[in-house]
Amino acid sequence: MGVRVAVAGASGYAGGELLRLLAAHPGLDVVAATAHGQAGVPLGQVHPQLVSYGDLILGNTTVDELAKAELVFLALPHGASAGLAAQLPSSVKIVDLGADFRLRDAAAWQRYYGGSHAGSWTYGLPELPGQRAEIAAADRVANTGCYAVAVILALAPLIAAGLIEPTDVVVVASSGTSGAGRSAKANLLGSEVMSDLSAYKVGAHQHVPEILQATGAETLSMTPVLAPMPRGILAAVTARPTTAGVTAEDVLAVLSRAYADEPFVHVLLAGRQPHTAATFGSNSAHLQAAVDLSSGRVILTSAIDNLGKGAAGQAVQNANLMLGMDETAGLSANGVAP
Ligand SMILES: NC(=O)C1=CN([C@@H]2O[C@H](COP(=O)(O)OP(=O)(O)OC[C@H]3O[C@@H](n4cnc5c(N)ncnc54)[C@H](OP(=O)(O)O)[C@@H]3O)[C@@H](O)[C@H]2O)C=CC1
Ligand SMILES: CC(=O)N[C@@H](CCC(=O)OP(=O)(O)O)C(=O)O
Repeated sequence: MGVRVAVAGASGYAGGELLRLLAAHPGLDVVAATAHGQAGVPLGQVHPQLVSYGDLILGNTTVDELAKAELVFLALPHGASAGLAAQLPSSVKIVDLGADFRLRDAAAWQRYYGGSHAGSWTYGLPELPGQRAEIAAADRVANTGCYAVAVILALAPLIAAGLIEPTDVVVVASSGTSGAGRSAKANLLGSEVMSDLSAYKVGAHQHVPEILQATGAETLSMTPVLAPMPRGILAAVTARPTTAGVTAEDVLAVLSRAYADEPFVHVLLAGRQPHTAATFGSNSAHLQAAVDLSSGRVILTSAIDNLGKGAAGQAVQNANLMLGMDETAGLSANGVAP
């Protein structure tokens, strides 16, 4: 018997991907999978791809059900985690995939999410300097936002190295439709989106304060784009270098040094661009850098699977650290293609 874990929000996209990863995890056993409106429904009806769970019925998201576990993954809508987390015994470790505990700045929380700020937990991005040890020592971890992880991995080492101006960062990033969650309105997931690209939450995306907090950037302009694909995020991050003459090789040297020992962050060879499709089903991030011939701006490109490194994969990586297990257990750096 491995460590007992529970997934709340198991009927959703992030919860389903968690169950898929946990089914193959050598040290974790799923003892509860819960839902809200779909409690009582067979898992196989909601996630027909998850055959290894047999005729498991989705439970109710209650404290009693979740407290059967030693570690609980909360994959719930924003605002639903805080109340539940407050009632779970302190002996139960928690990884929250939602945003309730990501931000330290209460005013920023209110500005971008509305409602009252529940507090902040250890931020769940092990690749940030010093963060791996903090996660390993924590009982409560706030998983990253999906766009946020793609942008932070590209940006943080360059700001730390003083290579780019923290006041002039611009992000244009595309996401697959699963990023919006399964309960998003039907036309978001239907034929309308399949022949379309459109920007949304323009100038007001909730991951901006999270990126500022994690990277030390002071301001950031972000334009998210909904892309006609089920999974994946491709972020293009541009920034002004602090000195003239910064080359792509300088930028790549900083990124390569930062991620030399990281199993899930891959700085691509020169000339290769990140592809979202290459990250599907993996816990990997693919990074590339260039310097714009015209403006001299640094251009970083970053691809992840929003349900992998952007959500469920990241959550399993954090849980592995919190439980003292091999950080890579149950996770693959390789994607599924085509
Ligand atoms: N999708 C993604 O790529 C990413 C998602 N996240 C975060 O993960 C969380 C889950 O996202 P996602 O899986 O996409 O969302 P979905 O809409 O696909 O799933 C939401 C889940 O929460 C349950 N639920 C809905 N309302 C309540 C409630 N009031 N109380 C308890 N459970 C409830 C639903 O149950 P039922 O179906 O039974 O109603 C369902 O299981 C969100 O916080 C999201 O921001 C983070 C990074 C990436
Ligand atoms: C396509 C799409 O709508 N994506 C969502 C990403 C949500 C997410 O995964 O991040 P959170 O955990 O912060 O909600 C959005 O842009 O709000």
